[in-house]
Amino acid sequence: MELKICVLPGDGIGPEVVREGIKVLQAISKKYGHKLILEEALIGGAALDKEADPLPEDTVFKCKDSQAVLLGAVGGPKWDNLPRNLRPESGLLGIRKKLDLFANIRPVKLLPALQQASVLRQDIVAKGIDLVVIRELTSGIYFGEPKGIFEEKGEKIGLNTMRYTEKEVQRVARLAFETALRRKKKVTSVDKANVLEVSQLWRDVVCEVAKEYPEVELEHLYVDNAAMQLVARPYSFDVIVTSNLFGDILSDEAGVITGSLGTLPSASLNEQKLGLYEPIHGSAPDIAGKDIANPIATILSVAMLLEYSFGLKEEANAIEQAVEKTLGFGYRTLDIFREGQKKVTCSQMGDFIAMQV
Ligand SMILES: NC(=O)c1ccc[n+]([C@@H]2O[C@H](COP(=O)([O-])OP(=O)(O)OC[C@H]3O[C@@H](n4cnc5c(N)ncnc54)[C@H](O)[C@@H]3O)[C@@H](O)[C@H]2O)c1
Ligand SMILES: CC(C)[C@H](C(=O)O)[C@@H](O)C(=O)O
Ligand SMILES: [Mg+2]
Repeated sequence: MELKICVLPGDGIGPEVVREGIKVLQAISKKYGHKLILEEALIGGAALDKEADPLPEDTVFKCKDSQAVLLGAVGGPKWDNLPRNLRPESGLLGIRKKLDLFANIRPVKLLPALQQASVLRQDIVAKGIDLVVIRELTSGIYFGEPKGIFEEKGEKIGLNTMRYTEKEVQRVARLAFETALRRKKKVTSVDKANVLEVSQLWRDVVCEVAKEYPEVELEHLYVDNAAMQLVARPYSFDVIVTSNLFGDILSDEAGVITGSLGTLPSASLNEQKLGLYEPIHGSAPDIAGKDIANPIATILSVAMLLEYSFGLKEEANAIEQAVEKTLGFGYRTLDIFREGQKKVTCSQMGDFIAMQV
C-alpha cells in the first residue's frame, strides 16, 4: 500500500522524537511491503524563523495533500514573548482548525512494563489503567469570540470566551459513545455544569445523544472531581469525553499515572477521517537537544496513524508489541528509568523498537 504522510517535526524535542517515529515507520513499511511517501513541512517556531509565519500556506497545502500528518511538538522560550497570534502554538491551533480536527483521541494505557513508573500507589495501579480521553479540539475556550486584551475604564482586561454549539457537542459525544461500544461500554462526560452555562448545554446534549446508546453507561463528573477521581480510581474509567481545555489538563494528568508524558500518543480526526497524529507532550525545552527525550509517545502515535488513517491494524499491533518488548528487555529513557534498568538515549530507544517490529 502507498502511504502518503506529511511530517511536521516542529520545535524542541519535536524533531528528535519524530526522527524515531519515522525510523519505526520505515521499519514497519519495509517489513509489510508498504511504499512510504514522506513530505516534510514547517510549523511552529521553526516556521516562524524561516517564514515569519507559524503556519505557512505551503504547510496547510502539504497536509491536505496527504493521507495523514505526523507532528512532533511546537513552542519554546525563544518565541514566548510574541503576541498570541504569532506564537508557535497558534500554528498548531491553526492546523487543527483548518483540517477541522474536532476529535482528539488520547488513549491512556498502562503498559505492563511501566507499572512501577506510575506515580500512583501500586495497589491502585494493579487494577489496570486502560481509558481513552476524547477531547473536543476545535472549539471551546481556545477559539471562542470575543477574545483579546482590551482597555476598560482605564484598566486592562483579558478576555476569552468558552463557547460550544449543540452540533459541536453532538459530534464529539457521538464519537465517544461509538468508541465506548467497542470498549467497556462506559462514557464519563466531564464538565463544570454546576457553574458554567456552556457546560449545562454540554451536559444536556450529551444526555440526548446517550439515548441513542442505551447499552452504554453514562456518568457525569465535574472537572475538579474528575481530576481527583482520575488518580483515585483510574481503573473505573473507559471513555472520558470533555471540552478542549478540560481535556488538555486531564490528559497531562493521565500522562503521569501511566508513567510519563513521554509515552502517551494521540490522534486528531475530522469527519473525513484525515488524521493528525502527535504525542500529547510539548517541545520540552528543558531536555531538547540532548537526545534524552522519550520517543515512545510519538512511536505509538505512528501506530495510531497506521490503524486510523490506513486501517493497518496488524502493523499497529506490531509497533505496540515492539514497544512492550523493548521495555520488557529493561531499556528506559531517563524519564522512566529506575535503578537496575538499562538507560538509553532517545535515538537508541528508536533503534531498539525499530529492530523489534
Ligand atoms: N502539542 C504540542 O505541540 C505541545 C503540547 C504541550 C506543550 N507545548 C509547548 O511546549 C512548550 C513547553 O511546554 P511545557 O514545558 O509546559 O510542556 P512539555 O510537555 O513540553 O513538558 C512538560 C514536562 O514533561 C517533560 N517531557 C515532555 N515530553 C517528554 C518526553 N517525550 N520525554 C521525556 N520528558 C518529557 C519535559 O521535560 C517537562 O519537564 C511550550 O511552548 C508549550 O506551549 C506544545
Ligand atoms: C500547545 C498547546 C496549544 C496544546 C493544547 O493546549 O492543545 C498542547 O498543550 C496539547 O495538549 O496539544
Ligand atoms: Mg496539552
